[in-house]
Amino acid sequence: MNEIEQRIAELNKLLHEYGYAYYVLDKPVVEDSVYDQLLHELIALEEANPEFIYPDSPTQRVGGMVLEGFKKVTHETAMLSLSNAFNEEDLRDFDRKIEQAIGKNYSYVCELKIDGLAISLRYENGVFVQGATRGDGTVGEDITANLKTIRAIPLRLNEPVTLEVRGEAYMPKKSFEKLNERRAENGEELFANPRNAAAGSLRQLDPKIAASRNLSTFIYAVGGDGESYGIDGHWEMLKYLEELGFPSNKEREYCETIEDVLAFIEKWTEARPNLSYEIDGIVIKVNRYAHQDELGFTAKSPRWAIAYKFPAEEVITKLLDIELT
Ligand SMILES: NC(=O)c1c(N)nc(OC2CCCC2)nc1O[C@@H]1CCC[C@@H]1O
Repeated sequence: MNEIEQRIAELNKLLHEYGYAYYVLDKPVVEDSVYDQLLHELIALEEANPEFIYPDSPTQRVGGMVLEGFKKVTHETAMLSLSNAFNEEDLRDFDRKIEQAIGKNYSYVCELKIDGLAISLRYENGVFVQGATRGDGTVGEDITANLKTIRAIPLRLNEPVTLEVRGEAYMPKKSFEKLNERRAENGEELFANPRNAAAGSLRQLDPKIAASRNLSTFIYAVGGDGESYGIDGHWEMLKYLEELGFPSNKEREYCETIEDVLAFIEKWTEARPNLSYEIDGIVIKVNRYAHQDELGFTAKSPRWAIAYKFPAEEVITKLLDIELT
């Protein structure tokens, strides 16, 4: 390898490590200025030596082409939705039904329900090859070019595995506020909430626009059955996804009983405003895959999971108004 090729390899390695720490672990290891300086050095070296451009180089995240439209993608395994619970009684009903079906020795995983849009990412031998929206659960849109601009999405995994994962793409609250400030200054229509802003950004035909929207993601499942990875439940699966290099939400908890679930919900009802991203509820999943298989699915959602939804904001202000007047 000549010294230019060596420097390009070294810059790819450094920028991958720094980018992983910043965007996936949310724990920067260098100043932004250092990252930018190295990135510009890599851009210059790649321009002068295009034969040494790595497919997973950070410079390859923002494609040049503006698309005509989005291709349709049929998901290998359907992307399910979640049935909802709105209060403690709904949650205890959910728990009772599970106990009736599979007996007492089960536990839950509780996760924050990220208020973004569901995405599916496909990797072949560890390389990101295609990403799509959920669509109707069976057919979504190919938004690979836009998803590549999300720096939390690894272009190459730590293992050369071929798999499909699911997650939620979202826009952090601060990015949403700054975007709407800019749009107000330009007399443009404002986005109603971060979910719409994220969806609108990923529907852009020009990847440069998506790249400017500072989107992120949390990955929470593999497509297909988890057992085929030799993993016995969801809690282990989330750890495996992190080992592969995916960002997953760290606020999750392993809950032995429905009481623990209710305590988790209590905690995050309180702490929700302190999060840097919007959540619209809590997702509760039976942990063991063997139990999930026993419980199965309804037409559109699993019997082994439920989404507890926070009361909508306006309901709270109405209640407050009544009390205050
Ligand atoms: N929005 C989320 O944070 C979230 C989550 N943490 N976990 C799941 O689990 C899937 C897998 C089984 C059925 C739903 N789904 C989520 O969001 C879903 C995607 C489609 C509808 C819900 O928003």
